[in-house]
Amino acid sequence: MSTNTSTGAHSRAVAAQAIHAVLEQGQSLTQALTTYSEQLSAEDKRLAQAISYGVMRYLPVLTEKVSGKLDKPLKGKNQIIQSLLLVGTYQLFKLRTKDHAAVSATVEASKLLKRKALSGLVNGVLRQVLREAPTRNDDGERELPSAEGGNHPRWLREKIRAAYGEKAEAVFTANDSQPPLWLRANRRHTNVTDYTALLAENGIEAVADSQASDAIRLVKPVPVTKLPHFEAGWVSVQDRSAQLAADMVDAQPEHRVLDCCAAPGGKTVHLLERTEFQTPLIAIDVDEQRLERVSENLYRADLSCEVVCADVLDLDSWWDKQPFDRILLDAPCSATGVIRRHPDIKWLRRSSDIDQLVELQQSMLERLWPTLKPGGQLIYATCSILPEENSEQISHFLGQHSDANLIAIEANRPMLQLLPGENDGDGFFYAKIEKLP
Ligand SMILES: C[S@@+](CC[C@H](N)C(=O)[O-])C[C@H]1O[C@@H](n2cnc3c(N)ncnc32)[C@H](O)[C@@H]1O
Repeated sequence: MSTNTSTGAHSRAVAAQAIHAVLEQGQSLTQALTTYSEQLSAEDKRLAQAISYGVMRYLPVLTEKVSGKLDKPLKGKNQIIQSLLLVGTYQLFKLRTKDHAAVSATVEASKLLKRKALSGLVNGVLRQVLREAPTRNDDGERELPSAEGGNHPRWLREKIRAAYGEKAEAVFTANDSQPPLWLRANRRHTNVTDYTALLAENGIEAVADSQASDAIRLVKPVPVTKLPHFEAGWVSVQDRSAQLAADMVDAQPEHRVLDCCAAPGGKTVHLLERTEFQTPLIAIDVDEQRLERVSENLYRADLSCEVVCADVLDLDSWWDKQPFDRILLDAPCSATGVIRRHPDIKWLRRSSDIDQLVELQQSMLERLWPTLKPGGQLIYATCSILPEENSEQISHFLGQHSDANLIAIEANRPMLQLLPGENDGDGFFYAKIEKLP
């Protein structure tokens, strides 16, 4: 879409298209934004992204506000206007754009979406939203009340409440908030202390994490192009909770290491940055397209390993019968720990997906166990916060394998379940299982 007439209308039209693709076609928001924002300027892209992520965070309350003002639901080709109204309503609450400019950019967007006949409706609904809206606070935003039942689908809300009781509210709040930007310092070029100082010299305020040994949090996010030596691989973007994987694996140069379910390669590259392996690390994933990202990430960091496209369950297709000292199984999961980064997950996942994921994770654990050397360690990780994928999965596995021994991660936490927002990180789970000789 051309940006020649840009008044922000193009960003709003793209945001509406992306939201429509998530809600009506089940696409991920990242994928939809990539498709629709190809021709936007970098600035318009950022705006489309900020708006569409915001709409995904607050979908129920925005839907309540919009639907109450329509005589009848918008159907068929006009459904895209429902998404545009969500965009318009979100910006009136959460963006600092002047109200009249925001309304007129959204009306303009309805024309770009070839729904000129509905531009009057868009104008009317947004003006009504505005009349009922509270005044802006000191930050220039308007308070968005919680929808009845909050901003999560019911099944997920109930699962989180059942698992975490009174801590559940903090999880919901963290999921609704914008996450910080975390960097991982590449030990081959720098370290946390030196790079934090380098950032300060460049006017970027940052703090080191107390636990994840290579993690740096930016006090305010900046585009990666502003980060010193980013292109040369001095740092990568990766949440601090995900960075703990390399600490858990604790690989030594002589170890034969399997990074299982490796794409897009964040943890693969981290493992390679820290250790020069005598035998190449093997990174496996079933998704060929996602594996291209592994290769890109390796290239930027100027590192290499054996990248294999295979279904991990099909051992005969990839395993040469040489056992591993370390296996990192970063299993496919509900991703319920990273909702603050991918709020579309809330609307894409179904309750029924969870049972299927639990089954797949269990099969992966079972298939991989014989490939681990006696005395070796398997690190099971997910970015889920649901016990059935995590502690219950591991307890079940331990119950089935007398040669499996859980190594406690911390004195009082045999398995590590991090909740979103804990230490400013994503929700993540780790368990370390040793194979008894
Ligand atoms: C949580 S992501 C991995 C993230 C990655 N470890 C990182 O740090 O960048 C899970 C991955 O599992 C892969 N996957 C799912 N089923 C698989 C299978 N049967 N065999 C191999 N990989 C699989 C997916 O393609 C996806 O890339």
